[in-house]
Formats: sequence, C-alpha cells, structure tokens
Amino acid sequence: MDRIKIKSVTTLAEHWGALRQADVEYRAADGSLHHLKREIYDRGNAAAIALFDPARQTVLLVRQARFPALLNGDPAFMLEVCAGMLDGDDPFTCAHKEALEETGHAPRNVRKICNIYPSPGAVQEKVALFVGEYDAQTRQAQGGGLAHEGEDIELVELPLDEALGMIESGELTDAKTIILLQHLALERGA
Ligand SMILES: Nc1nc2c(ncn2[C@@H]2O[C@H](COP(=O)(O)OP(=O)(O)O[C@H]3O[C@H](CO)[C@@H](O)[C@H](O)[C@@H]3O)[C@@H](O)[C@H]2O)c(=O)[nH]1
Ligand SMILES: [Mg+2]
Repeated sequence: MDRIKIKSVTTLAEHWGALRQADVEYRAADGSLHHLKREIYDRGNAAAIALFDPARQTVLLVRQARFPALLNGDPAFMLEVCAGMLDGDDPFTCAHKEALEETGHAPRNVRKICNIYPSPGAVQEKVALFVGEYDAQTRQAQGGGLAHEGEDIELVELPLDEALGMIESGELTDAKTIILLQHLALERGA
C-alpha cells in the first residue's frame, strides 16, 4: 500500500512562481496515519554549469544580487557558477544557453555531473549540474546576462584553489557552486 496519498493541492499564490499547499495523508513507519499540510514553492527546474580552464586551473564565476540572502541578513552579491531556469529547454541546452548569456562563452566538453534538490523540504526545483571547459577560444560574446530581464551580472575569474578557499572562509555559500567546485577538486585529485 502507498504510504503517501496527496488528497489535494491548493495554489496559495501565483506570480513569478507558484506557492502551493499539499494536503497529504501520510502513513508513518510505525503504521500511524497523519494528515499533513505542506507548503511547496514551484519556480521550475534549472541547470547550472561550472566553467573550468584546465590549462590555467581557473574557474569563471558570476556575481549578482540575490535578494533571499539579503533578507536573511547575508550579503546580497553572491558568487555562483552560471545557472538558469530551464524555460522549456532540456537541461543540457539550458546550461549552454546560460553560459553564453551570462559569461559570453560557448563551453567545450560539457559533461553532466548530477541532479540536485537544493532545498527539498520546501522547494520543488531540481537543478541539473554540469561542468564545461572555457578558454580564450570559447569566448563569443560579452556576457553579463540579459539586460531586458534585469540581469546585472559581473564575471569573476579565479584560480580554482582560491574559489575553494572561499568555501572554507564562508565567502562562497551557494550550494550548487560548492558542489561543482568540490567536484572539480575531486576530479583533479586535490
Ligand atoms: N520579475 C521577476 N523576475 C524574477 C523573479 N525571480 C527571478 N527573476 C529574474 O528572472 C531571471 C532568471 O534568471 P535565470 O538565470 O534563468 O535564473 P537564476 O535566477 O540565475 O537561477 C539560478 O540560480 C538560482 C540561485 O542559485 C537558483 O535558485 C536557480 O535554480 C538557478 O540555478 C533573473 O533575471 C531574475 O532576476 C521574480 O520574482 N520576479
Ligand atoms: Mg542565472
């Protein structure tokens, strides 16, 4: 027998994303039955890509204002790998598109690493993580994001070691970025 039955889903708010409430019948491991209400934020799925230059051992990151962090009392300008919402594309296509829009590079040797749920207790979003290579030859445009979407993105190139140090120091806090940088370190055998 299924332990979980979704009885109903109500939309509480629907603007950019949708905040829904699921009414769930849940049978616990001890057999007891519970009626739960859980809020879920749906803003679609996403893809993220770490751009790495193996010859120079550098990464190309982006910095932009993240208002949830600011509301939480942290600095607004966060350092991240480039990423974006799928908007109807498959994750691989989205990763390429976001790399080009945000950094101006058309990355080579793009590889899927894994999927992550960054916040599965409340946020429906699944993020596909990729690694790709960049260098002077992959640069095709200026990057910086889409002005008409209000994106204001600063490009930040760092030695991989320096970026890894920023995880330790607490300066770099974005989950997808930490996972991808640590993946690059593992592959390198650091
Ligand atoms: N008007 C409006 N615009 C929004 C809203 N939320 C986001 N936007 C804008 O929509 C654009 C979305 O840009 P993408 O590059 O597609 O997405 P992202 O915000 O970079 O998302 C990535 O990073 C997030 C933070 O780590 C991740 O949560 C997400 O999964 C993804 O990886 C950005 O210009 C952003 O300012 C909103 O509530 N209202
Ligand atoms: Mg983005």
